Amino acid sequence: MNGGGRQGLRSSGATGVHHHRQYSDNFLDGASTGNRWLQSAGLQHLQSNPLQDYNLYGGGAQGGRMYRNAQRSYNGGGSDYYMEPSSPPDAYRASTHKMNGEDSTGDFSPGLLDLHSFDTELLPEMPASNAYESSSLYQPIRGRRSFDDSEPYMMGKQTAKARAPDNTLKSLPADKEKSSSVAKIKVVVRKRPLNKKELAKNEEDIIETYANSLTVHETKLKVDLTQYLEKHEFVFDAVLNEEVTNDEVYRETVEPIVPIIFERTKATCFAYGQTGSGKTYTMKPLPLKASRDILRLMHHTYRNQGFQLFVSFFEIYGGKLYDLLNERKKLCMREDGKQQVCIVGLQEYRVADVENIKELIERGSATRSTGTTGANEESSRSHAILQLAIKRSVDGNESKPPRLVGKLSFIDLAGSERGADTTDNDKQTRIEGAEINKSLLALKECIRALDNDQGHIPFRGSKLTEVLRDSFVGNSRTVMISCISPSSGSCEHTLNTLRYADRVKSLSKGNNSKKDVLSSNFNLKESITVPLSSVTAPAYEDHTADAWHDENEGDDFSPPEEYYEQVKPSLKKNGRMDSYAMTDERLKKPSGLVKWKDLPRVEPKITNPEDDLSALLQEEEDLVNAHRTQVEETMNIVKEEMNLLVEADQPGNQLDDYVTRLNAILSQKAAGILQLQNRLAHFQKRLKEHNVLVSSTGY
Ligand SMILES: Nc1ncnc2c1ncn2[C@@H]1O[C@H](COP(=O)(O)OP(=O)(O)OP(=O)(O)O)[C@@H](O)[C@H]1O
Repeated sequence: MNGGGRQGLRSSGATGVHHHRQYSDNFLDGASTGNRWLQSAGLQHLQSNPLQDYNLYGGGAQGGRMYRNAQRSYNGGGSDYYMEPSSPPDAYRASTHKMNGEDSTGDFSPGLLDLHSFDTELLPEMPASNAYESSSLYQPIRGRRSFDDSEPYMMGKQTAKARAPDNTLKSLPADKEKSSSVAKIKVVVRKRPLNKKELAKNEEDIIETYANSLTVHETKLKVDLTQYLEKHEFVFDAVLNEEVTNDEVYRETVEPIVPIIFERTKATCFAYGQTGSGKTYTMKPLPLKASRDILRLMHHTYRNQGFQLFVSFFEIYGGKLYDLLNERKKLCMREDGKQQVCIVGLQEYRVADVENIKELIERGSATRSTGTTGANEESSRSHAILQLAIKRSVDGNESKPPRLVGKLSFIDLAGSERGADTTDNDKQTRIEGAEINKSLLALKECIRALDNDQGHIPFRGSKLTEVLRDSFVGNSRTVMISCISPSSGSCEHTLNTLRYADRVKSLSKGNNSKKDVLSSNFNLKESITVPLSSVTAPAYEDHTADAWHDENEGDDFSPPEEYYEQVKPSLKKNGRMDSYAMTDERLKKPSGLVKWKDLPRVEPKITNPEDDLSALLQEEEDLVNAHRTQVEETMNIVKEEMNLLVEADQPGNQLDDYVTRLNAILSQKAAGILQLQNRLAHFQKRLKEHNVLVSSTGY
């Protein structure tokens, strides 16, 4: 372990404590609410010192910044290639009629009709530089650097993932059955190789990858200064190691989604991770590869069916929108009477040729990264959103504006650690940090609500989620690519990224099955400490053969009505959480906020007094396990959300939304735990009938 890295970790911890104290009032208030809530759920034994717990998660502001500075200087320009931005073709403003072909009938309020006259501009089709030929799509473009080009990197020792043959053609079936089996949420982790700077500093690769899982080996110091290793194990839908190419990343993530875009699906693929972890490197090639496949489908499977492809590219910086294909022109966002989000003035290009798309992507990327003097600084403080929209003319009539069929959004998020920049000396940096934090939190909330099929998606939580609103409703798909650095110096940020990804994954509906509860438990629990001297490659058991969650899996069983919980979190004016107690009066009919399907699924197997005793015992054990998982997840949520709350507590930030959501989450979890406790009590009563000594749940 590199001495400097260790030092950085230690100093970061100290800074973290100091920083947290500044917010102790709010935090303690929130924590005591958490404790009250735990009491009400019968979990008082889990109450803990909030500051102590918080330090486990939130330390590292200063150390993190020191490391980031090193990363920034390494990143340099950050852009793989650079082209002088050329002016876009003159905007073609068709009549005051709706221009972007959004799928709506136009019965808006008078004010909104006005809005639509300035709606997304539909530009004339760009001249195709060469006619479409399917074979040319996979040939390298001469005279240009390919998207996959990168600086030579040192490869780790791990075995590369088996490289699949280039099966793009084969994997684009019009087969609807296959398309509909695409998971609603997929969480993939990509580990980049150690870079030259990290190697020069003798930083170690602390990430071990397996099929669908990975282990983070964190070096820690005991009070007597002896080192020991703490292992953190995570399981995801896919783990891509440093030898996996961008082509393989595409095949694993976006390729399965492309065909269903033609079937009225809105899909979102986003990269999450700290600065320099490879988000841009990973995201940049994906839209081009997807456009190739979209054009291929348009010219073959959907030939002569009037489909058209449109590209737009914009960024969200400091809560404001800028058009990356129109010299960073400031944009504004409006909602129409049908709650459709319109980005007023955003230029959308109709494209029919891969070269044109590539040119647009390059232009937008260059505009993003050269927006201000600190090139990479800027890029990592903004969220870049590239959208590929498939539209279709109504009745094949090209004179009418085409209507939206499906959309694929690619989001290169700001560096996740930026959200922690709330202690920076520079006011602007602090405000930006809070804004980024808010949007990352809101994004997670939307994914959570989306996957739980909640009626209400909290898209208003941030500009980012507002913009993505139409991607969160209806038939949607989400792919999250978590990018991580392998280096020991990034351990803390890596663990934060993996925990965020784990939260997104464990919220997936498929995880409600018993098997997935165990696998989620595995993710959250497996922090094993071993002395540094005894470290060997861990034996790995594959828990995730079926980690792709089938959205049809996990049917919800019907609960007795009394288990539904109505939640009306009351908020004080100062945004703090009011006390929350679970009383019998609150056990009412469903409010829509708490859903039974969010609770872990435990099959009711035994229903008559002749039940086999061992099956009964097994069932009780399953319930205890499920109960434990719920409690642990809840504690994790409390810690994480409290952490985010404290970080976001900046002047000008509206914390009420956070608090409301946190209250809703806690209530939801409380309902789950209460229900499990009731079921446990029921089973324990039945076990007593068998004269079996029952264990308490106070493990
Ligand atoms: N898997 C990889 N293989 C080879 N090089 C990589 C890989 N991932 C990232 N890199 C390189 O690492 C550097 C940082 O990557 P990148 O700019 O994509 O990070 P980022 O997460 O987007 O950072 P920021 O948040 O600051 O924008 C780049 O030079 C990139 O080429």
